[in-house]
Amino acid sequence: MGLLVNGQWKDQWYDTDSTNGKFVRDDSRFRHWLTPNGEAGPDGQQGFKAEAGRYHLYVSLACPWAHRTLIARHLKGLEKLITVDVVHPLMLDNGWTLASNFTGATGDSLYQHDFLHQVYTRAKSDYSGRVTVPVLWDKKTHTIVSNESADIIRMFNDAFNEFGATEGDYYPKNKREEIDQLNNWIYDHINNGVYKAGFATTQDAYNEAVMPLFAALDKADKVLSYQRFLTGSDMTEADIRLFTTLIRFDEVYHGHFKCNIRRIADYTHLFGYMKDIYQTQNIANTVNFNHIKTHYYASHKTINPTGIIPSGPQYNLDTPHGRDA
Ligand SMILES: N[C@@H](CCC(=O)N[C@@H](CS)C(=O)NCC(=O)O)C(=O)O
Repeated sequence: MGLLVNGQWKDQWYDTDSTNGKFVRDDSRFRHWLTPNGEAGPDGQQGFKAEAGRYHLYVSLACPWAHRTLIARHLKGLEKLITVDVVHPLMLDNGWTLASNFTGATGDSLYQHDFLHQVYTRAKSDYSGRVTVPVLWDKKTHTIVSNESADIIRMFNDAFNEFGATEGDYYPKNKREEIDQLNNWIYDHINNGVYKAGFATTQDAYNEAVMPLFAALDKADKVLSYQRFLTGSDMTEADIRLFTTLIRFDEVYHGHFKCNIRRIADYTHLFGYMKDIYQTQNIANTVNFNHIKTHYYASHKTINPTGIIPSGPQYNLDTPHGRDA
């Protein structure tokens, strides 16, 4: 675990000393937009033009943020248009590595780099900041378009519609306000909430994160007791974003991140909802529990010094979810 400082790799764990033991996530630094014709994106700057085969994703199958982009790529049928490399699940002294000696890890098919930080310095030689996945890469200009999953899934939603992307709008105009509100709330309390609990280094910081996390899960369970998805009968990006945390919850957050007041399996509606999404259009194929468990339990040595990976839980996520009723 480390970061780049003026293009130089520095091995260091998250600094929680200056924040009273609280984990504070850095903002993503590359926030450009991929648009149908290269017109400006929401940031107001010149966009990158959507083209078949031009863009590439670097992902970790363990990472909930990167997982969102794989689901969006899959649901929109962009597999033929956007290539993917998968990092090794262990993130140790050199950060994410592009080694292929683990099932499902691919190495770097573009530049044969050993480490993801080399991809960042290829884009910006004096880059300072964290080296995170996902990365949306432009093979034509050899640079990073974006390293922010929330933006990437939105680009995938509509940038490639003229290139034969699968129909489906996960950010429909009439629901944008509602989705934005849900996203903010889910990000703060749930997606990032598990990290705030898990990476806390004081009891107070942990308590401050874990209570709102479970209050938010309770609330989501209630909402899902009367409708199939968060905004009604159709899946939107808010559901994709919640799903990638839920699917990791009982496997890693419950034990490793000490989020153990309840399991997702204890929630009637959330558990069925999670299975519903898992079973939708082969989303199950984007879920890799081996990468997920190996990454968290064996990379975070400050939390789990032995690196032992627990064997449970052993759920069958293919059983009927009953949500269509
Ligand atoms: N805001 C980013 C967060 C991405 C992120 O934090 N990814 C984690 C993996 S789950 C990472 O690469 N962490 C490495 C680090 O923080 O050094 C996004 O949603 O894309």
